[in-house]
Amino acid sequence: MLLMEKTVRDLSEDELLASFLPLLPRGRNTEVPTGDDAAVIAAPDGRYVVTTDVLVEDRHFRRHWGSAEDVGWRAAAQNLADVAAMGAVPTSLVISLVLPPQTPVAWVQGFARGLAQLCEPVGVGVDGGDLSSGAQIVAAVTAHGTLQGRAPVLRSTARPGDVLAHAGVLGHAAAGYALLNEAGDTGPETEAVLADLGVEAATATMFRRVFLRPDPPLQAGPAAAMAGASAMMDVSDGLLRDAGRLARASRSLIDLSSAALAPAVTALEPVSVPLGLSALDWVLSGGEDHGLLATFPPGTAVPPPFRPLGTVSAAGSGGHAHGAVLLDGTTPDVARPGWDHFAG
Ligand SMILES: Nc1ncnc2c1ncn2[C@@H]1O[C@H](COP(=O)(O)OP(=O)(O)O)[C@@H](O)[C@H]1O
Ligand SMILES: Cc1ncc(C[n+]2csc(CCOP(=O)(O)OP(=O)(O)O)c2C)c(N)n1
Ligand SMILES: [Mg+2]
Ligand SMILES: [Mg+2]
Ligand SMILES: [Mg+2]
Repeated sequence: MLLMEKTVRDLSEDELLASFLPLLPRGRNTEVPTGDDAAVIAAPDGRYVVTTDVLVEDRHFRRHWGSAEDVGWRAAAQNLADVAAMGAVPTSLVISLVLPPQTPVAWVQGFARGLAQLCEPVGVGVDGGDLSSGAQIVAAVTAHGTLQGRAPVLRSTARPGDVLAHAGVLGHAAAGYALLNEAGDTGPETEAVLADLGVEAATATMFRRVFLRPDPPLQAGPAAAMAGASAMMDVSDGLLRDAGRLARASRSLIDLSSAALAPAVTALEPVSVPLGLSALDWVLSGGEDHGLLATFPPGTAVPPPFRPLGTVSAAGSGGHAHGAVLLDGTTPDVARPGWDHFAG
């Protein structure tokens, strides 16, 4: 079938982007165009980063799974993570809200409080936005950040021999999502299902909270840049999917170490074992933790809280093309490598 005869559901996100990114206009001040976690724009006094991510009801969140404060927090977190992933410090948000006419005003106020709970402690303002009515709640957030005079850390500049490291949690949001699907958020029914499964209530609360309120290690982004990180991105769609994007952009491949992932797997077992699901799948393919994945040239001291997870190698090694992500040298056996809005 010809591309022009297809609909977006026939393509992956990456294929869809490739179909129209070359058609977009490029500004005179664009230093790093679309394709990374954030764009980098030249300004008379330096350069800044700008990025946007949208949250759609029933696609990214369900109203009955958490509070409006949780959705506001998440809307900010997802965007501030992209700013940090460039090595930048977030400064300002603008937010467009689409609200069904029957949305309680109290929900909108809760959303605003949730934004403030994450943004105020890190000095980020919500400095504008837009309103519309529509069929579902949609929050479209644009985040700005400053590089403080540093060069941005791109996805495309990892080199063979670099150490791959990660800051934040892996698979926790996926475990929280599985628990919400299985048992809901609160109430006697949730407690009964958890008791039946044999999942501790406090454990369930902890993982659900990471899904509802991801807490990206924002300071780790600039810290990685200052420590000499060669490439960086946040993990929104799953480790395999996003590491694959970094590897492809850098025309190299990534080899993850199962020994380095073992503590992350063990941490999820109090949920994965009762649910009969794979903790390793959550670590490899679960998205929405919004930790930072960075590469460091050999000999660089990996700055905490980053922990080494693997290495970058040259495309072609072991017969694998660039963009491949391996586990202990072989292709990992997972149902799907991560989230894609169109290709399931
Ligand atoms: N509608 C669009 N127009 C232009 N660029 C886009 C569009 N959607 C996504 N992109 C770009 O494609 C890249 C990948 O997007 P995405 O996977 O959403 O990144 P992230 O996970 O960091 O938010 C980003 O650089 C983003 O800016
Ligand atoms: C109701 C619901 N279903 C499914 C998910 C799982 N999910 C939705 S989007 C997504 C990936 C991350 O979101 P995306 O919009 O791709 O953010 P980006 O990669 O652009 O940062 C995941 C794992 C969810 N959060 N909520
Ligand atoms: Mg990102
Ligand atoms: Mg995005
Ligand atoms: Mg995504």
